[in-house]
Amino acid sequence: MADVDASKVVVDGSPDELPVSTSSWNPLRRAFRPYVSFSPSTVNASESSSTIATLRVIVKKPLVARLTEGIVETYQICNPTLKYSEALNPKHFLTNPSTGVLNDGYDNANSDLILHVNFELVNFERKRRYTVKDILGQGTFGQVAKCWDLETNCYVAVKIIKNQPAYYRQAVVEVSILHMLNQKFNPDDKHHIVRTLDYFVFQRHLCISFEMLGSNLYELIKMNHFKGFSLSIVQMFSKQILHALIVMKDAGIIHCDMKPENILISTSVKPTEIKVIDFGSACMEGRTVYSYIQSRYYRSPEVVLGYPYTASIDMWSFGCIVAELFLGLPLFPGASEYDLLKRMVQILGGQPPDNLLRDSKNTGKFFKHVRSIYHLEHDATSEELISAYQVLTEDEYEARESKRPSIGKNYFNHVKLEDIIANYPYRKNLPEEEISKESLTRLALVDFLRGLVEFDPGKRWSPLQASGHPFVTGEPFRCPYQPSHETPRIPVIYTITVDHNPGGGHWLAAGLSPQVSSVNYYLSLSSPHFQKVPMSYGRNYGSLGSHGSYNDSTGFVSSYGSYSDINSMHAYNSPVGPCGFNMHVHVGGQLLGSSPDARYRSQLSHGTGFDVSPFGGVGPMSLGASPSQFTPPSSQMHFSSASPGKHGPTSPERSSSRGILLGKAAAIGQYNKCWGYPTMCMQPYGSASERGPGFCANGMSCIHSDAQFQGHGAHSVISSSSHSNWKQQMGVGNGLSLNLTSANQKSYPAHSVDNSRVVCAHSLEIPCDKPEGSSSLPDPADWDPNYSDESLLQEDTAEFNSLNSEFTSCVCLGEPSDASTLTSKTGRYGHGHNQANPSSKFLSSNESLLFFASGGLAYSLTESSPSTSHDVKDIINMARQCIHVTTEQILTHLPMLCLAIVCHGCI
Ligand SMILES: Nc1ncnc2c1ncn2[C@@H]1O[C@H](COP(=O)(O)OP(=O)(O)OP(=O)(O)O)[C@@H](O)[C@H]1O
Repeated sequence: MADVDASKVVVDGSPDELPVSTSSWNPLRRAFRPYVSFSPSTVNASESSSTIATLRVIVKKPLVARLTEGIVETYQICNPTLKYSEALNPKHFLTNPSTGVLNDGYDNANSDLILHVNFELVNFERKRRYTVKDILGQGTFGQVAKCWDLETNCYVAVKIIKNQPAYYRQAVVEVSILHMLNQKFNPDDKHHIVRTLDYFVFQRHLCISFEMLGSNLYELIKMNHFKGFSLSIVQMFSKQILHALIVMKDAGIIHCDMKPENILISTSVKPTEIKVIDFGSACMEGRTVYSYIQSRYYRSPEVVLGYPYTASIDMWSFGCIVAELFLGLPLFPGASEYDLLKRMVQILGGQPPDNLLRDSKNTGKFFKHVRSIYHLEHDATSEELISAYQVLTEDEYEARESKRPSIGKNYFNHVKLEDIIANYPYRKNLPEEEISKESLTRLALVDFLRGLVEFDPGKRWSPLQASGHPFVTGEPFRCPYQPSHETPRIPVIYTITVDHNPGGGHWLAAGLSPQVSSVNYYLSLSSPHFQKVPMSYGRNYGSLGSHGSYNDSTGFVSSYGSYSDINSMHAYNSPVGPCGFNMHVHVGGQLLGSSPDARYRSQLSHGTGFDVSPFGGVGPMSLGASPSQFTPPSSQMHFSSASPGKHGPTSPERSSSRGILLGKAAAIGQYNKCWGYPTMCMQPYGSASERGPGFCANGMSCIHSDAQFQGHGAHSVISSSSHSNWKQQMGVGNGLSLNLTSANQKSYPAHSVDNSRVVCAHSLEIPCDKPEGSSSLPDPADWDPNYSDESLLQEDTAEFNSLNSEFTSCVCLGEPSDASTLTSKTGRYGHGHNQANPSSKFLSSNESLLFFASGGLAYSLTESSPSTSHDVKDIINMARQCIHVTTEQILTHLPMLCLAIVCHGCI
């Protein structure tokens, strides 16, 4: 903001009164005037009042602005022949490094588009130009640039995604999720979620334009010298974040990266508003894939422990954010996951419940057994269940993991949450009565936090429950808050599926034009990574016909079909546009045929092209294929193992062959998400015409349908929608009958830690002189907000490989589904791969799968555009681009590529 120099006033006089210089230099009359001094004491009253009436304030601009504004005009006055052109200026690079090494020199070595001031980003489809002015942030997925939108004459923030398939795909998911949130759930922009304005591909980079926002909450805390905000501000921000969380929960979206850095102040509105940004890690509830998510300080215990997670992980992060807003420091600044867990246990008292620990993948990394996990013991005095688990000591951890865990500093002078909050210093000079008032609000805050940073995700409050807390509503806090019971419901009411399938899918489905609903544009040729495929490929997904939408050969206008079954209406936006990405919005009911997590799908479906893809655009298609094959939503909570064929993936029989993993998988598919792979599941039950040519038409899936089901199940291991349900179902698959749901199981008090909730009687101590956290003010360099970045796109390898091997097995045309054969086949590609050694001859199974898939894609491209006369070399190159393999690897896997081509040719 320009500062006002109130001391510098001039008397507004008529120019005529000003002396005219008689020298050769003739200054501008209004710019230069003689100084007229005046002093109130030296002028009489009437003079003074008339003078004051003509006083005006000079707004002093920054010096640089004053010296340079209009300098071109000034120079041109000096030298009328001067022809200034901005284009001739040396480039002021904004991207670092700025050496172009990739993408014909457009990208640097990190696959970031090299930006400089006044660089133009262009949406050619909509003829919209954005002039880059500055860099706002650099993140995992690319850069965010401050741009001038030449159409609206406003600044916007454009996120320019790295030119790499994995990032690209994930960004597509981000666009689709934001689109859904904006359009369906937040059309009036009242729920504190950032708005997308445009998206397009420029120089092989997906660009997403957002409304321009201001500083993030971390920056605000930092500006405040890591001192917390007043409780009224914390309350205001909490309320707004909860708004966003309620909407996300309703939409079935898990943000997966809630942290102060991802909450920005909106500069355009008064009073101050905040908005949640960065849906780059978000996923659909019930279709979680990644196990390594959330930034460390805000990571929930179930994610650390590797337990199936739900939207309640965002509530944990939210609790951490609220505490940090008040304290100015992160509540759990764990330097490692071990440190993080230790801090949680110490600060909160207690530990995750045994049922969670029993079924988490990483429990053994952090906990040891101290008694039998199957013989539950009660504490003699408290009647509470005694936990069978105990956190490892640092030495024990080191012994197990062969490395000492990193342990961070302690910033608080107290250990327990109640004490940390109560003893946080009060603002100086606060009157006594204000202190006692605030102490009550602090009690409310502790109670609020207790409901959020609750170890048991089943007991953790939902956003709606939390929003009724007196801390948020401002009602007087009298006793621990008991939220009203929330009816368990289908987690995904509105659902999108994101199909990245060039063969059958299409770009951003009908209406996926952010906030330009009337302009139904699509991104033709907009996917640099997934090439355009003619509409005719849609026929591969025969059931689409049922929606009556894919028949539209012109395709560029949104057609809207609907499908209804007994209990629900599945509105279905048919995809339009020719390439790779569908968004299907299912309103009012669960998407039974939904495909798995989009990110997972995206890993595998690209270019599969031969319709055995368990992912490729099949979820919604399955709905159209044969409605009768779907469990009506009313049966959502139950698995009918009695109809294994109909409910294929849920069959315990199928799953048992895979052991516990699949047992869980089968069971937790309570919402039948596995039906997202209907090519296999449904094949035996629909006629060829019903299924359409894309459905098992090649027969290969029939041979290995069991394996397919298992593969789906394996995937679903991590798509549990609620751990309690998952628990319940687990017995189905593994033969254990562990009837321990979070609802009926108490949490266990940790050894020697008090797990009691705060009660009103809790007395607040008067602040100590030494502020909490002042013992050693944290160095922001200690912060590691981007902890999850490096691994954000890592899949849960166990599930991925399991699915992968199943998938690979399914493309073994005509071969028996003998497990050993399959193992040896997939095993071959599973060994020897070393990412650090690109010259490695072998591909990992993931890569070989992609390689295989890309072969199919390449072939379909060749077929679809014969005029471009691709030869085998092109195909190999295309396949190669898909996974960046070396020539040696290609040669090693050439037979596989050929097989892919043959497979595709068979369809
Ligand atoms: N709409 C916006 N307005 C202003 N600044 C923004 C906006 N969106 C993002 N930014 C800035 O860009 C940074 C990176 O954005 P974003 O978090 O979406 O990208 P990312 O690659 O996912 O980052 P990260 O790796 O930190 O998760 C943000 O921290 C913020 O400073």
